[in-house]
Amino acid sequence: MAAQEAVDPSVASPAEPDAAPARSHGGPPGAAEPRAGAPDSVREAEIAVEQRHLDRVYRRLGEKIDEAEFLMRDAAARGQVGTPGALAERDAQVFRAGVHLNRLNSEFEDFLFGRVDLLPGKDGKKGPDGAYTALEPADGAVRTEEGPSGARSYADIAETLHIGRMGVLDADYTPLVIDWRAPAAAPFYRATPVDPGRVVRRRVIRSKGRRVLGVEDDLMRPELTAYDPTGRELPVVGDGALMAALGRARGHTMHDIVASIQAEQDQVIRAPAASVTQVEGGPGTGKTAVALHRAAYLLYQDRRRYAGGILVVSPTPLLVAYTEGVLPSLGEEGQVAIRAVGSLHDGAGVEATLYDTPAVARVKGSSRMLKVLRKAARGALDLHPDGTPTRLRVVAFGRRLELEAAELAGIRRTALGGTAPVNLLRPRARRLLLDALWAKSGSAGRHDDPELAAELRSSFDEDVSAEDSFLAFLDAWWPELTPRGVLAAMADEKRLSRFSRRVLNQGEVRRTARSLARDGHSVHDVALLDELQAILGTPARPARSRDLDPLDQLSGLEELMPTGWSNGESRRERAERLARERTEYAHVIVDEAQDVTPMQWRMIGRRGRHATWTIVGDPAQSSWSDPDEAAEARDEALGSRPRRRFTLTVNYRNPAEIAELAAKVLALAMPGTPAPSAVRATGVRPRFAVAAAGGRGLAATVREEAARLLGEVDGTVGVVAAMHRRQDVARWLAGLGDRVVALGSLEAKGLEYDATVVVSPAEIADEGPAGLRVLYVALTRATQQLTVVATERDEPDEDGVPDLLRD
Ligand SMILES: Nc1ncnc2c1ncn2[C@@H]1O[C@H](COP(=O)(O)OP(=O)(O)OP(=O)(O)O)[C@@H](O)[C@H]1O
Repeated sequence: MAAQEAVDPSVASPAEPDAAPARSHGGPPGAAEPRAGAPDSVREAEIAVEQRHLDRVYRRLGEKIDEAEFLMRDAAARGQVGTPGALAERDAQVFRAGVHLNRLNSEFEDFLFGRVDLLPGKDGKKGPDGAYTALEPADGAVRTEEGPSGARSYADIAETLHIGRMGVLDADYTPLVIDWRAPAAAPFYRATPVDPGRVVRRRVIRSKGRRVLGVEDDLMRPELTAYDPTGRELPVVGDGALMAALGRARGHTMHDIVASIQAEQDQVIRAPAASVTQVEGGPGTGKTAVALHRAAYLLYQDRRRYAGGILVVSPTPLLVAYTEGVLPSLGEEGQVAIRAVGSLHDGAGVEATLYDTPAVARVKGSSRMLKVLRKAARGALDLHPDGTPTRLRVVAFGRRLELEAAELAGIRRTALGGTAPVNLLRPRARRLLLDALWAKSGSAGRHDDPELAAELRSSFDEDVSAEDSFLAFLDAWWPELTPRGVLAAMADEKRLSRFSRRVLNQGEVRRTARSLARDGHSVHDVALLDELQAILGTPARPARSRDLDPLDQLSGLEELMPTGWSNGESRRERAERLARERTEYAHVIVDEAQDVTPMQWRMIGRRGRHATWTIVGDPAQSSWSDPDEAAEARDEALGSRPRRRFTLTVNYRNPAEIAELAAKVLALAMPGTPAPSAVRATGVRPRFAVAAAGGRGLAATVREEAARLLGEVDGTVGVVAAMHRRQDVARWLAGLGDRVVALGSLEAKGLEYDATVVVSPAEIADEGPAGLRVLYVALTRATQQLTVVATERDEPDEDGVPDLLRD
C-alpha cells in the first residue's frame, strides 16, 4: 500500500491552524528527540508507562463493577420491604446502579485512547474532575535561558490527563480517565501548534482489550524542552495519530474518530445545542463523523433532555449500515435512531429502495406535490371498490327518509371545508347527514320545550345510527383512507391528471403515474406517504389494554437492565421498538442535507417540531436539481430558530492527487466553490483506462481494474457507475469477493473505499440535471487509489483522460 506523507506546509501553517497536528520532524534545534529517531527502547518504555496506567484503570473498573452489583442486589432486597419510601429509594438506586453497570460492562476496543501533558493553569483553579480549568498557562510556566547556542525555553509538566470513552475516578477522586466529552478533555482536541494553550504533548494511545499496543505523539510546543514531574525530559514517539488513522484500510463500517478529532471539528461537536447548528464542508471533511460524535456529546451533556431521542436521518440504507456502529463504539446506544430517509415513514417496517428517474424524482420531491396530495386525499373518498353510493335511504320514527346525490354532494362539500384531516372529518360528515335527515323528518318543530326537543333529536340520531343501512352507507360514502390507498389511486393517469390540474404538466403526470404503478415504493414515495398520513389523519382507536409490569413503571429502567431483566427483550430490541414507536425527537441530525427534497424536509420537520437540530451537508454534492427550492423548504421546516453556521475546510479522505482531479469537476459543477484542502498525499496518481467499444469491452475493463485494485489495497474497492448500469456492474464483478462492491452513482453518497473505479464519467454526468455534482461525489470516495474507466462517450485523449476531467 502506498505510504502516507503530510501534504505540508500549508497543512500546519498558521493559515490553517486546525489542519493537522504539529510534526516533530524538522522541529527547531533543541526540541525533544525527533520521533522518527526515537529508539525502540524509548517506544517500549513509553508503551510500558501507558500499560501501567491502563492496568490501574482496569483494577479500578473492577472495583466499580463490584460496587454496582452490590447496589443492584441491595436494591432488589429492598424491593421486598414494600413501603412507598423504600420502593422510591430502590428505584433511584437501581436506576443509578443500572446506568453504571451497563457502561462499565461495555466492551470498548480502546477504552483509553489519549493523554495530554499540560503546563500549570493561569489561575491555579481546578474543576470537579480535579483538572485545572484555565485554558492558558500560568505566567512564568515557560522559562527562557540563554545558553551557548542561543536562548532556549524550558517548562515543567504540571498535569497529565488521560482521555477515554468514559470518566473513571480513583478511590481518592483523582481522575484516572477523563470522559472525552468533559470540558477537561477539550484541550486534547483543541490544541494546535498555533494556539497550543497549556498543551505541550498530545499522545494517542492504541490498545486492544487490556493491552497497550502503541503510542503516537504530537508536540504542540516543539520549541520547548519539557520535564515530567520526575525531572525526565518528555520523550516523543510515533508518526502522528492522524496520519496513522487516515492511512488505515477501510472496511464495510465507519470507525469513530474520537482519538483524532481536529480542532475545527471539535468546535462543531461541542457547539451548544441551542436551535440549529448548520455545518457545511466539502467531501471527506468529516461531516458525518462529526455529526455522530455530536450526538454522543449532546447525550453526555444533557441526558435528561435528550431522553426524548436523537434522530439521525441518512440518505441511503447503505450509509445507515456503514455508520451505525459508530455510536455504540462511543458508548451510546438506544437513544439514537439512525434511519434512511426512505424508511422514516411507518417505523422500521418499510424500507424503500427503488429509485425514481431524475425527472420523476423532481416532481415527487417538489413542494408542488402538496397541492396534488391534498386534492387526491379528498378525491379518494370516491374510490370505494363498490362505487360511491349516490343515495341514502333510512327509516326513522317509522318514516322513510332519503337524501339524493345532489344533497349528498353538498353535504360532502360542507364537511370538507377547511383543511382538517379527511379521516377525522368523518364524525362531522356523519353529523351533517343526521342534520339533513332530521330536517327531512319534519320532527324539528314538534316541541317548544327545548329539553324535550333535544331528547327527541337524540333518540332520532340513535335510531338512525343503529340502522345497518346507515352504517354501510357511511363506510362506502366516507371510507377511512390510507396513505398507501391514496397513493395507489394516483397511479391512474386520468385521475392524477384531475388531482394535479394546473400544477403538473401532462408529461409530468404521465411519468409520475407510471412510476406509481410499479410494485413497491421508491425513496421519494415515502415522503408522499408521510404527507398523506398528515393530510388524512389517524382516527382515534380504543387504547390497547396491556398487562402492566410494575418494573415498567420505573422510568427508563428496562433500557438500562441487562438482557432478560423484564420481558425477554434485549436492550437493542427494546431500543428499536422504542425508536419505531417514537414520532417526535428532542434532537434531529440531518446528514447529506443538500439532497433532502422539499417534501422530505416536511417529513423530517414533523419529527422535530420541538427539537434542536444539527444539519450537515455540501451544496456541491447535491443531486437535487433545484437547490433553491430545497433551501426554502428547509427554512420552513426549521422555522425562525436562530442558526449557528460552521464550515469544515480540510479533506481527510482523499489524497491530494485524487482531490485535485475531483476539483476539475467541482469547477464545472459549481464554479467558484473552493475545494477543501487534502490533508495528505500518497504519490499515487489516478489511473485512466479506456474500454474497447461495445458492452463486453466495458465489462472486461471494469472487472480487470477492480481486480487490480483489490491486489493493491488491503481494504475495500467500490465500483461506481450510472444508476442504470448498477446491476450490470454487479454481474461483471461476480466472484471477486466481498471486498468489492458495485454501486449506482446515487448510492455512493457518504460512503468511502480504499480504492474506487468510476465507470464512464460522461454517463454519470448525463444522468440528470445534477449529473456533474453526482460525478463529483463519485470521484471523491477513495482513500487511496482511483481508476477512471472511459468509454467512447467520454471522448478520452491519448492518455485515456476523459474530456470532462481535462483542464
Ligand atoms: N479527525 C479525524 N481523524 C481521523 N479520521 C478522520 C477525521 N475526520 C474525518 N476522518 C475520516 O475521514 C473520512 C471522511 O469523513 P466523513 O465521511 O465524515 O466526511 P464527510 O464530510 O461526511 O464526507 P462526504 O461529504 O463525502 O460524505 C472518514 O473515513 C473519517 O473517519
